[in-house]
Amino acid sequence: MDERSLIRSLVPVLGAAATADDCATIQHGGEWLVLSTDMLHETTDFPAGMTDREIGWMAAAVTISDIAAMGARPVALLLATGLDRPERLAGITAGALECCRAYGCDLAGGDTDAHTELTIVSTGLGTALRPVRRSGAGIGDLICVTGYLGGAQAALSGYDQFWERLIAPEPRVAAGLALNAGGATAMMDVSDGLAMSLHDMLGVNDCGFTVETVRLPIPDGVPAEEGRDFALFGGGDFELLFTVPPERFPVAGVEATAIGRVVAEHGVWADGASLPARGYVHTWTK
Ligand SMILES: Nc1ncnc2c1ncn2[C@@H]1O[C@H](COP(=O)(O)OP(=O)(O)OP(=O)(O)O)[C@@H](O)[C@H]1O
Ligand SMILES: Cc1ncc(C[n+]2csc(CCOP(=O)(O)O)c2C)c(N)n1
Ligand SMILES: [Mg+2]
Ligand SMILES: [Mg+2]
Ligand SMILES: [Mg+2]
Repeated sequence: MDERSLIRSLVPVLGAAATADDCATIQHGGEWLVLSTDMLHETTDFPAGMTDREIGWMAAAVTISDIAAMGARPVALLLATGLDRPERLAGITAGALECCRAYGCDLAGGDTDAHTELTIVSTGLGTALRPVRRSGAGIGDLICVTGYLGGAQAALSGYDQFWERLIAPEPRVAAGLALNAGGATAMMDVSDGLAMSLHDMLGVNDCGFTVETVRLPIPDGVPAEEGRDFALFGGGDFELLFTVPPERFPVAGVEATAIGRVVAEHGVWADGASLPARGYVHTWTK
């Protein structure tokens, strides 16, 4: 059993909207509230060697990234922390606060208890006049990504020069806001890798996605073939994946690369071959 199939089993219970986007969306007055929650565990999410401050930054950043992915402005964050040792709270909170401040977000509360494995749940609230959803891709749109992909996986694979990229994700808040204003038709972050994210987008669109791997922005100094593998299937890059009509690209102020096209046929292809839904996914052996 894996995370994706388990989440799909919720659709008949909760409705498709509950699992369709990086954030839940609630209309409130003349705007939308967007809400996201993320759970991180020491063994699966915090590579050995991270300081408590870095752990706090990462916990805040992954949630702020989901808010950025809706083209929304982060407003407030709650941090619930299950601590294996009480003295870790100060460092974790300092790191989370540093990240929140960097993105204009209030660290407004949380919860604290004791737990065998350090576990952090960060919950964030943002606002947008109109959120950008994962659905909404139009046939003929360009498929684009901000920044570059595969850096976090490169670090996990021993390219130490990408360590910061792995442990200190920088959510693309300004880019998300600019892409919302600039006409992005669909958007999400690529936390679980590009291939998995394209399949997530496929699940909520009638069209399909075709990318050319030579166009992928890969980590500098990594051999091209390995870099493309990291970019397609590695997780932990908090860049934005979006679609946009070609006449609206590039979007002013956003560093992004066009990597493919939205097509009529339903599926995901790389260089003409079907791209597997492989990436950073939690699994259960029983
Ligand atoms: N237990 C759950 N109950 C209700 N909705 C859920 C549950 N788990 C996940 N979802 C929803 O399913 C969708 C996919 O979740 P997922 O965790 O993959 O999104 P994400 O936060 O963008 O990714 P990541 O966990 O890599 O940050 C989201 O809309 C999320 O709100
Ligand atoms: C051992 C290790 N592998 C990968 C990463 C990068 N990483 C951080 S959060 C995340 C995805 C979202 O998490 P989730 O789907 O659990 O919300 C990923 C892939 C890491 N920090 N440590
Ligand atoms: Mg996300
Ligand atoms: Mg998330
Ligand atoms: Mg998740």
